[in-house]
Parts: sequence; structure tokens; C-alpha cells
Amino acid sequence: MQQLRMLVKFAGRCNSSIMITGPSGSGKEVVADAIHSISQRASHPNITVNCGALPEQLIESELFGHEKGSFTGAINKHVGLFEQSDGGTIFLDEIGDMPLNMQVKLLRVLESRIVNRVGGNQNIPINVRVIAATHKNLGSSIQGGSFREDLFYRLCVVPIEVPALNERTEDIPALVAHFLKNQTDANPAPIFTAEAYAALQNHDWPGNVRELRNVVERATVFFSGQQVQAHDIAMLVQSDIAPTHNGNGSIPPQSTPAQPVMQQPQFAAAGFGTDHGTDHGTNNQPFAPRAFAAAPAQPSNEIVDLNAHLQNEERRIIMQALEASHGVVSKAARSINIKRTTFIDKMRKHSLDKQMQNETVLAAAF
Ligand SMILES: Nc1ncnc2c1ncn2[C@@H]1O[C@H](COP(=O)(O)OP(=O)(O)OP(=O)(O)O)[C@@H](O)[C@H]1O
Repeated sequence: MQQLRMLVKFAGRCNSSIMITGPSGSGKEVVADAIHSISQRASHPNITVNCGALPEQLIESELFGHEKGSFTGAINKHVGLFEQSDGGTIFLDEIGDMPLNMQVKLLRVLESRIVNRVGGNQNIPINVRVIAATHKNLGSSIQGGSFREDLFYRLCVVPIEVPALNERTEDIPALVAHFLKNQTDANPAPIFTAEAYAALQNHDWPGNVRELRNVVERATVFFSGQQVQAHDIAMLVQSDIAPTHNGNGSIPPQSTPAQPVMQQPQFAAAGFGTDHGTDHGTNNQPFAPRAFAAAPAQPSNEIVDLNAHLQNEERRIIMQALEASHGVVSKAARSINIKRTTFIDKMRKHSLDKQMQNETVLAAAF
């Protein structure tokens, strides 16, 4: 992430075209947004176009606009996305999916810095910074004839590669801290134990940072204010994989945290699916992963580990105090009426000192 941060800073300062490569969900769009937001164009538009999602017949008029009556259905003049981005940045996502005939037109616009609306005869100058991204190997696409080499070189003035998450697992604690900090849920955050972090770092992350974000979001819902243990990670990540239905949609009565209870269809159907459109099931019953998560205040016959519970509470209070004091330790210590040195000891005990360091790295990253 630190290497990426340096590249982002550099790219923000220059005005050249940028090509961001990396697997799906690794953060290419985050990088593109970061570059725009620190560039001199930041106060101008930043427009994202998913080149793979636009129907082939519409791409030209979407990108470059059209004049009224230029084709059947063109009942009004349309200002294209290049013109709309004037002064700012246009992010051409999934550029590897752009049809070949459009690649020629795009190249012409990039060379001349002039657009012509479909059906128009006016040369419209544009001042737009282009950032393109793809998860594809464009080298192979060029060899296979589906991507133009000249366009590749025009776009790839500054190449930025965003590695897969499993190639930079040291970023995981900082990313988890970031997602927890930005959670919209008002409930207390879950507490990932050191073993849980190790389990996160051992996972393969086929969905990259997007998958990690989903896992943290699920943990926030089901382990609010509770410790997330290593064995919980297995079930938290499992719901990104198509689950095995048991047929009746019921939760086994004796499910322990070590069992892969996320394989039940209820979990995915409760609305905690991925944002890559995986539909895991159709049963809309709520999911209760653990007895204590469902109703901690109710009397229960479950055996409570008092010490673990007190440790959890202590960590939660320390975290809340830190959050309220925006990380100012002396203020946080005063707010819960303990000495600063005791507070620091407790931060160390709960690994919050490391977490804070990581958060600072991330905050500074983008
Ligand atoms: N460094 C990061 N910091 C915070 N969030 C991140 C970071 N990298 C990725 N994310 C989050 O992960 C998710 C996926 O990121 P993004 O959309 O940028 O990936 P992508 O590589 O463009 O994916 P795709 O190729 O599927 O379009 C988003 O929710 C994004 O906010």
C-alpha cells in the first residue's frame, strides 16, 4: 500500500494517461479516485465509464455525444462523457472490453484532444485526463488481436499495478481497521483477535479487497462488540462461496462457531451478499450465527466465560474512548478515568497500538 501511495502521489502530480491493472476487486477504482482527488483537476468532474457494460451501439454516443436527429431515437442533443469531464478526469474502467472499432475512435480523440459528436460536424476541444483500468492481460489481448497496440501505448504512459490481496497480506490489518472505522452501523465494532488476523492473512482472497470488505461487514453485523476468533473467519469467508443448501433452510440447533454455519442459505439471503452479484439463496429468514450474538441481554443457559467477557468489554471501552478522542491517548484516558500509562498498557494488551499505527498508514495512503 505504501508503494501504491507513492505511485498515486506521483501520478496525481503529472497529467499523463494512466493504465491501472490488477485483478477484480483489488482496488483499481479506489486508486483512480485517489489520483483524481489529489490532482490539480480535483475540483472538476471525475467521471467513471464501465466500457464493458455499455452496449456496443451506444458507446460512441455515450462517450462523445450526439446531435439531435443523428440516428433513430436521438430526439435530443446529448453531451458525451468526454465533454462532461472537461477540465477533470475520465476513468475508463474495463478498457480491455472496449470493441475494436471504438478503440480506433478513442485513439483518435486521445491523439487530437478533439471530439466530434455523432451526427455533428463541430470539432470540440477537450481537456481531459484519461485513466484506464483492466483486470485483463492486455499483452495477450494485443497478441490475440482484440486490443490495439497503439491504443495500449497511448494509454499506458504511467502503468500502475495493483497487486492481488493475497500478495500483500500485510495490508489486511490496515484495511480491516479502515472498514471498521467507516462502518455506518452505530453498534460497537467487532474485535478481531490476533489469531483472527492470522486467519484472515491465510485466506486466499479470490475476491480481493472487495471480499475482505464484505467479510468485515458481516462481522460487524454478527459479532458487534464481540471477539471474532480464528474459527469464525472460516464461516465469515465461506458465504462468498456458493453455499451448500441443506434443503430445509434450518440452522442446526447445536451449531458451534467452528462449524461452517454460513453454508446455511439464510445467511446469504439476509442481504449480506457480495457486491459482485452473487445470489446465494432465496430464504429470507434472519441468520443467527451464535447464541450470544442474537440476544446477549436475555437470560440463557449458556456457560459464560466471565474473564473473556470482561476483556471484550475492556477492549470495546478503550476503542470507544480512542474514537471519541480522535486518537488522543491522554484525552481518551481521562474520559474513562484511568491514568495515561495504564491506558497505554491496555492498548498494548489488546493490540490497539498496532491497529492505530496501521490505521494511520492507511489514512495517509489515500
Ligand atoms: N486501498 C483500499 N482502501 C479502502 N478500500 C478499498 C481499497 N482497495 C479496495 N477497496 C474497496 O474494495 C472494493 C473494490 O474496490 P474497486 O472497485 O476499486 O476494485 P476494482 O479493482 O476496480 O474492481 P473491479 O475490477 O471489479 O472493477 C471497494 O468497495 C473499495 O472501496
